[in-house]
Amino acid sequence: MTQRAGTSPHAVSFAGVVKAFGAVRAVDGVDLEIARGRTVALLGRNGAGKSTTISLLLGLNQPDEGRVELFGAPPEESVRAGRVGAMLQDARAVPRVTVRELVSFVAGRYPEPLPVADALELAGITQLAERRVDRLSGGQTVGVPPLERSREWGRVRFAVALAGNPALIVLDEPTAALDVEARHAFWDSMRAYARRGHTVLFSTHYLEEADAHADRIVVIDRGRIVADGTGEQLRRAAGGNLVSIDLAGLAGHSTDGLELLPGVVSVEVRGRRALLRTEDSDATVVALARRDAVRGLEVAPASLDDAFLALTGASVRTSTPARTHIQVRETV
Ligand SMILES: Nc1ncnc2c1ncn2[C@@H]1O[C@H](COP(=O)(O)OP(=O)(O)OP(=O)(O)O)[C@@H](O)[C@H]1O
Repeated sequence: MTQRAGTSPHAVSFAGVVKAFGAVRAVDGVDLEIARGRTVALLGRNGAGKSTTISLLLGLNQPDEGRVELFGAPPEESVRAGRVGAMLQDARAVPRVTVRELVSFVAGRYPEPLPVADALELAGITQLAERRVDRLSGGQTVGVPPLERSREWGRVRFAVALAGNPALIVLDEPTAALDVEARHAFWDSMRAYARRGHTVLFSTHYLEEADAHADRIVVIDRGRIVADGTGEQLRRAAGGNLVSIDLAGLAGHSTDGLELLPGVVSVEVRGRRALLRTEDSDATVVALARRDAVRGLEVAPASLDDAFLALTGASVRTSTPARTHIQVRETV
């Protein structure tokens, strides 16, 4: 039941949400609750359903099934009440206004905005205040309109998102068009905003960003949440260790049957090596030794990358199907 607006302990709440475009179920039964004050990454590959989730969350799209609430109220109501700021992928610059004018205009639409100077400072663009937004510098990327690829424009969009001092800030792939240096600066700004007690939800397809900047990672694949937890929890849930051996040490260079060894979750061939993701590396190694298949044996902790591949089954040859739902729900 919808609570009185603004009183819910959850900034974001999805219950059984479905959104289809024709035959594509872009969001396919999502349940998600995000407590106030958390920084959460929505992690997924291209087309996983991140942007659709975000547009449902902001009330820009309506779900076919299920319910979305922000702060216990329908998204439109929370957006109207100034509780939400967003930085979307397809934002366009307004011609002939300065950065300060744009940020002031947006701030003026909110009941308790940040002082404009604070918004500019948090986004690291105080020095750009008097520049026209359609004359900000661009990068060199071929085929991308200059403003969309500009690191300065990226920061201006961030200032616009936080101008209203919203309790929740939603960032759709905020660093997609930024170079490495601009990325670092952006995350510093984002963390400064989060430290003020605000809730931050950002989407990304960069694992490292999710791991480094979010205290919770929600992995989405084909419209479904396939994992939810800290980076460490995802690593553990996807299988603790990687055991690798030389293919040349296997009878007939064949990996047949390795997937049946104790602890093994998946088997992959990379070049001349067989990689076994395992939940019990000791048992796996003992079993390999019994088969006399330990040539070049190495044991290493699974990386978040490995966890992600295991969770989404992305372009990895696994001899057992990747598990489709690993539950690592944290207490929120
Ligand atoms: N308006 C639309 N009409 C038809 N199909 C759509 C529409 N919006 C999204 N889709 C489809 O829904 C699926 C999820 O798309 P979505 O944009 O939400 O993914 P994403 O994770 O944000 O991807 P990206 O990282 O590329 O932005 C994709 O298969 C996409 O083609």
